[in-house]
Amino acid sequence: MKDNRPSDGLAFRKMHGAGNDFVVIDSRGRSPVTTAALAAALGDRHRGVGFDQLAEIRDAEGADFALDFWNSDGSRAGACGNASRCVADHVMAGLGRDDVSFVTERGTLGAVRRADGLVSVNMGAPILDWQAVPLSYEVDLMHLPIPGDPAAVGMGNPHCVFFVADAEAVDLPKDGAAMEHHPLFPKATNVEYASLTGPDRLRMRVWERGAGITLACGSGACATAVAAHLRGLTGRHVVLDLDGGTLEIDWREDGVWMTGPTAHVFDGWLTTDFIDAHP
Ligand SMILES: N[C@@H](CCC[C@H](N)C(=O)O)C(=O)O
Repeated sequence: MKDNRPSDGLAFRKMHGAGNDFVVIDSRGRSPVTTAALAAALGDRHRGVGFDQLAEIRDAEGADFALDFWNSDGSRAGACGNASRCVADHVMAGLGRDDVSFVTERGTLGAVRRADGLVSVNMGAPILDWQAVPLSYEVDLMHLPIPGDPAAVGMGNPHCVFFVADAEAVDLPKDGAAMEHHPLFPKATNVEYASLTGPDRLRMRVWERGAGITLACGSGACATAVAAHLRGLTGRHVVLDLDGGTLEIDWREDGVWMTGPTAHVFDGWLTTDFIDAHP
């Protein structure tokens, strides 16, 4: 096939993990390019490429790479589990290895490719301190003073987890959007609705901060599993069925491991004009 790429511009990779979709920009070896304006313009599903999150790979000292995350509205995200798994898959393939370490706002994390081809990421220890989630004031994190009795868990980003009888019945556009900017969460929050469907199995739907409804949220699945265990609903190893697929969470001594599928959808090329128009 003829290569129609212009001589200038920027390559990107479109990936998804359980339907949580990403644009990945690899800036190793050069200066990072992503601005809030570029992320918001690229994240527009009509006038840009469209994604739930943008992940930019940077060089790192003492790790294989560093990762920065943006939501589709141009805001920054401190963590993104599914993008971490997708990027780890891409970097592991390039290095010819089955493990990588990478630096995020949370510090250094690790990922491995399992024998079954699924990619696992260690998302680190859950944050169970109200100031670090962050919340606006001290409360019992497992029982927030909010109708519906949700729990709060930080995974490098804030999560508000509701345990409901039937996650399918939740009015996600209305309830999720209303909760995202609840005053208890000074930096807004991701919102999960989960129902127990079997022993150590949950059905979960998510409204993401800065992105709205997504088909899956890895850090949200971790937060939900942690809250489910701390509220006595499950063990530490939980399977979650999300709109876009299944994720497996294992809360171990060394952190919360999240395992699932990754997919490379296509490669694209951003024009210099598009990049320059969004400084
Ligand atoms: N989809 C992600 C989480 C994305 C970050 C979030 N919207 C935020 O603002 O914190 C995941 O897989 O973890």
